[in-house]
Amino acid sequence: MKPHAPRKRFGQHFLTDDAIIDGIVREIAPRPGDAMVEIGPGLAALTQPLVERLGRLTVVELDRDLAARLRSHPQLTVVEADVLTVDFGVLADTAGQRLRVVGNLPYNISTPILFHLLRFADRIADQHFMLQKEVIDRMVADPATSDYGRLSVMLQWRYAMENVLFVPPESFDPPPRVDSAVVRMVPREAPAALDPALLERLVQLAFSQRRKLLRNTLGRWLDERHFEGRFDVQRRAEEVPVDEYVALAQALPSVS
Ligand SMILES: C[S@@+](CC[C@H](N)C(=O)[O-])C[C@H]1O[C@@H](n2cnc3c(N)ncnc32)[C@H](O)[C@@H]1O
Repeated sequence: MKPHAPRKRFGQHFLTDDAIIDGIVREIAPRPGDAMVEIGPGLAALTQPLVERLGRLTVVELDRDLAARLRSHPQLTVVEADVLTVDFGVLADTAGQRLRVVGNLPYNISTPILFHLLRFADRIADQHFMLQKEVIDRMVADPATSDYGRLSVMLQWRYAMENVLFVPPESFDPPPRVDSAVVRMVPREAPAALDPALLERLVQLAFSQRRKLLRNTLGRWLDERHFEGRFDVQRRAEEVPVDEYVALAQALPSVS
């Protein structure tokens, strides 16, 4: 088979380090019968050891040439599509169980992929993703740190997350310009009576000018919603813990 020339526009950095591949597979801990979906299988560096353990695996690949190669593998179900258009609810219905989602994600669209999957969190058992380490630092950040922001709040309310593996650039071909890491994300039970769209709007506004006090970024918006509860707006967005944002969104009338 002709060697595949990596395509930059698809964020293609292929894993070549066997020790790292083993480490990622160990963290995922695939078991036969798991309903697993891999995003961006590429040249099958993770796909091969995963499917050996699982027996069956669904993969979502946008690159037509790579999808064609993968189709020759009888144990794979290949979905040739942009993952941002994939309905993971339908995949879960087909599997008849909650999904385990994994992937060495294309870094140029990693945040949109995380937000896309957020909608299907109740159909997902867990997620393991390779991402830029800097993005994972922001995902798992604590309040009152410079990494704490919109991404931290919007993911922490819905997932328990941990950084499980550091991955240096030389583990890939071609090497990316940044350090990478693997994050484990396990959906939490959704808090009652929470409109995610409202939480998203609130958090976006709060962090729109992170150096300003919330009085300036949120004050009028809260008044317009006739909010009369307790919420200290004499703070900066980065000082407010996730559960306070959730409680505030729960106390407001829904936007939909
Ligand atoms: C960083 S590479 C990882 C490849 C392989 N899993 C590995 O670890 O060596 C990202 C993969 O995602 C694929 N990809 C890029 N954009 C995509 C999208 N929107 N939907 C699905 N797959 C995509 C790329 O073609 C590539 O195979």
